[in-house]
Amino acid sequence: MSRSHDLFIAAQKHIPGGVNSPVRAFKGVGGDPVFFKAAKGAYLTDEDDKQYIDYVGSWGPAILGHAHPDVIAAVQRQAEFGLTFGAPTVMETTMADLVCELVPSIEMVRMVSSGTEATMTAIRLARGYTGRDKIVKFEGCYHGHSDSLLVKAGSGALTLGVPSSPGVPDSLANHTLTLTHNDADEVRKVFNEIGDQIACIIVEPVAGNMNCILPEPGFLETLREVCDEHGSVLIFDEVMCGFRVGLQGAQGRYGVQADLTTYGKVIGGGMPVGAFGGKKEIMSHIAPLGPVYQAGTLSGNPIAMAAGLTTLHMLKEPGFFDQLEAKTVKLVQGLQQVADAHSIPFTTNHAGGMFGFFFSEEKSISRFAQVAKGDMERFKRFYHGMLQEGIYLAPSAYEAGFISIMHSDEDIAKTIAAADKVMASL
Ligand SMILES: Cc1ncc(COP(=O)(O)O)c(C=O)c1O
Ligand SMILES: N[C@H](C=O)CCC(=O)O
Repeated sequence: MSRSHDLFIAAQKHIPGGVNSPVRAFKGVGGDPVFFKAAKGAYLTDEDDKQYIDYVGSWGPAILGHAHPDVIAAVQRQAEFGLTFGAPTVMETTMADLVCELVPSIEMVRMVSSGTEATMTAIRLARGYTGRDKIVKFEGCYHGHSDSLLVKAGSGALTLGVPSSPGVPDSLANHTLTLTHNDADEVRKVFNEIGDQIACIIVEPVAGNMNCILPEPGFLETLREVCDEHGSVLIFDEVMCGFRVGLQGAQGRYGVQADLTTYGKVIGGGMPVGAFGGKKEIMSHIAPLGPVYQAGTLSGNPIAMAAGLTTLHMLKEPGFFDQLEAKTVKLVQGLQQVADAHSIPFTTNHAGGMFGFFFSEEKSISRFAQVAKGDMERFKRFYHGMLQEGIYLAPSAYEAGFISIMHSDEDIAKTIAAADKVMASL
């Protein structure tokens, strides 16, 4: 028996389900979650001292690998000056200036403490700005756990089979229209009928909470068009794909600009951070400039700003994203080759440092319904085989994978060799 097994039993006494976020409980793959005690570069070390090559990266933030020396030094330096002031700091302005410099659609930005806060506030802002209540989201996208957005959600909600959570009043959920992701015709139809009642569309422009799903050509462009035609706000939830699929995130990669953009994960460099920003005209409605209220005791926390700024500066280095994407391509191509060699129906998606793989007969996967039809039992067997071989993947077929700049050719080769061994027994 592993130490993780004992620790998981102990954790369940006073923590609901033994975890502080449901997807960590391994319900998507069965068995006990692994308890980790250290993370460095591309590796995790568990409580039994076993080392893993990590493709979760704390669900996205660890783009520089874990505990990058420059990030740790910045955090340590800042900690000496104080952990939190609850008052303005220069670093918050530096962060806002940098985000506005990097992402052309953003003229103003507000820092918060999580992705959930960022999307929740962006929705409130869109409603306050337009004076409309209805919002459009897409099945399988996950935007954090605020009430309006926990309707047909992805990620852990999907893994647990509760995409629409009890506790969300019908009166609120009724304002959330959930459409089929990547179906531009359905979006047009709904907007033709009730576009003048819709405050906003929120979308993961590269979706990572129903595995990794890329936008079909024309889908994001259609969202932009209908929002322009009907005076609705287009929100790109780039909490996961922002500063992950490219320096300008999905909007840089696909050439479609959002009105509001939300961030989290990478922008905090491993500390608890979120942000939302966009057009000055809309952002001016946020308190204290405008009447839409939002606040946070730890918003713009100095330690988090230090970690985030150091990370973003490193992403600006020429060639960073080319290098990162080359690693992703090497990994997914290698996995595809071994699956083909074992005659296992398999396909992959990727963008920048994000990837997904599917045990599926379908050659190309771009819809949630296709993901849901994948061979989940084979995924589970593969998952546990890889875990045994020291490869840590996301413990659910509805989550994307993440690579870091610290993953070496050797790490990727080891991962592919492990997949070869595991697939031989699938
Ligand atoms: C696209 C997206 N939006 C929002 C969130 C919520 O962020 P957080 O978990 O930091 O609240 C997440 C991740 O959880 C996410 O992947
Ligand atoms: N898919 C989620 C975020 O991106 C996973 C993180 C969590 O819910 O704990």
